[in-house]
Amino acid sequence: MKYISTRGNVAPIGFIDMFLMGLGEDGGLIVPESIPTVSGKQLDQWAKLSYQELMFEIFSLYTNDEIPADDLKRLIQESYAGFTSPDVLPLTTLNDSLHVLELFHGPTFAFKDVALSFMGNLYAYVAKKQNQVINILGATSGDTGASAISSVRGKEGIQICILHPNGKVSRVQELQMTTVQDDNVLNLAVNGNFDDCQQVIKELFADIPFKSKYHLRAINSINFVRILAQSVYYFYAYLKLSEKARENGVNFSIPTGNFGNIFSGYLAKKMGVPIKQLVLATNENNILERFIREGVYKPEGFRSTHSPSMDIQIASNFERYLYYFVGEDAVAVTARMEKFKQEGQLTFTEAEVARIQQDITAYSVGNEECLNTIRTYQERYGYLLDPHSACGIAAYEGAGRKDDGAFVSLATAHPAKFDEAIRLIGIEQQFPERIQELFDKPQQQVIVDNVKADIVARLEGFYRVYQ
Ligand SMILES: N[C@@H](CCOP(=O)(O)O)C(=O)O
Repeated sequence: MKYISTRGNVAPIGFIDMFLMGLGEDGGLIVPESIPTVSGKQLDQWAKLSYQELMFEIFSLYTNDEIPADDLKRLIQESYAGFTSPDVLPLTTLNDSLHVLELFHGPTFAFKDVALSFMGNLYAYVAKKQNQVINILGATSGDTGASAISSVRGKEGIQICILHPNGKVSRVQELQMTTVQDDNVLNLAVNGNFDDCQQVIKELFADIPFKSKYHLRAINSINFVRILAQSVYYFYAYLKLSEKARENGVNFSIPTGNFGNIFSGYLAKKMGVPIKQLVLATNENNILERFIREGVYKPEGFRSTHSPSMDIQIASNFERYLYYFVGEDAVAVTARMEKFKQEGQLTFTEAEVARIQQDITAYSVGNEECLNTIRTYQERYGYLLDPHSACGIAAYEGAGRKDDGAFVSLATAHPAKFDEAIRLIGIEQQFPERIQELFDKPQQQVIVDNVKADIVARLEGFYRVYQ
């Protein structure tokens, strides 16, 4: 298995090189040269596997034996040892057709832990094996940053800098990042929004002399390993459902901001998981919904919502989807992405929109609808949703429910991370101890303006460099 770029100008590389490259050096996103498929028979055989065993099988299709099997198994075991549920990701059934896959039982109470707990260990493994210094650079709207920091804090040979939008993440998200005192962690709180943070890091990853000098590594979903690790839970959820539940097909409702969570589902489907519908749930920052419903991919005014992790306009993995949409034609992707850069928007024909809608259904959730969904599900099922997971459920209610198949709605975070929203509907929740204790810890962060040169100066003062 080799990996190439959606823009066609990266010579095929192996698994570890792909992991280390993160963003393609030609500015594209890395994808496998061809996606391996899994037969129905193979899937059936995987039904009895634990989450960790399943992940091992799926990763083995991609790693080219570059990581010896015993090492890969150990890395996976260690990555989920800190999850509080014995199932790693429990599947809760709410009614005959609706199941909630809880992805938030990891160290920072968000779905990002599923991939990043593993990626942190993988970076430490590569750092040791190849005697490399790893300088991680990431942008976050709240959850990725906390999870990435947690996965590498204090680890030998690794430095991590995370940019987050100052004042635009929840209080708990901010504390999870900024109360970490390890020397290998730098938090930059940027006076701007998430798109500003992501823009800066993408420019730095595309600046090859800078990237090489500092050996910059990615933890965001631009890194294909993130996508692959997230695709595992689609297999897992599908296999956990009973045959009866699966008889009319299985659909997923997926809160997504950077298009990574849903693209992982798209990958799982391409690999052979029999998924009927992928329903994309977004908030008032609805560029992805407009793309899918109207065929217009165009950022519009940024809005702060109750689900800040999805307050995103430009979605990284849009380009990966585009690549498959245009038939894996890197020239066509490059032309469209160039057009987007020049004109600030892309438009798709009616026939193309019809094709997109065969892949993905979209639904955007307003602030009021989000709160109403939390309230209704608390009253109806005694189940407290966080605002992002509520968007997923609202999309199931609004766009998916008509389907006669089963629905798996992804619960992407614990409600305690977003108490600001939960309080608005008059619910007082008890925080898990690991969250409660954050409020007594001192914070450490550097506030910077959204000026690339200032951010670069901070990075240069922080990262270790190769001699
Ligand atoms: N929602 C994310 C934004 C970054 O997305 P990623 O999937 O590319 O890491 C966050 O919480 O930071």
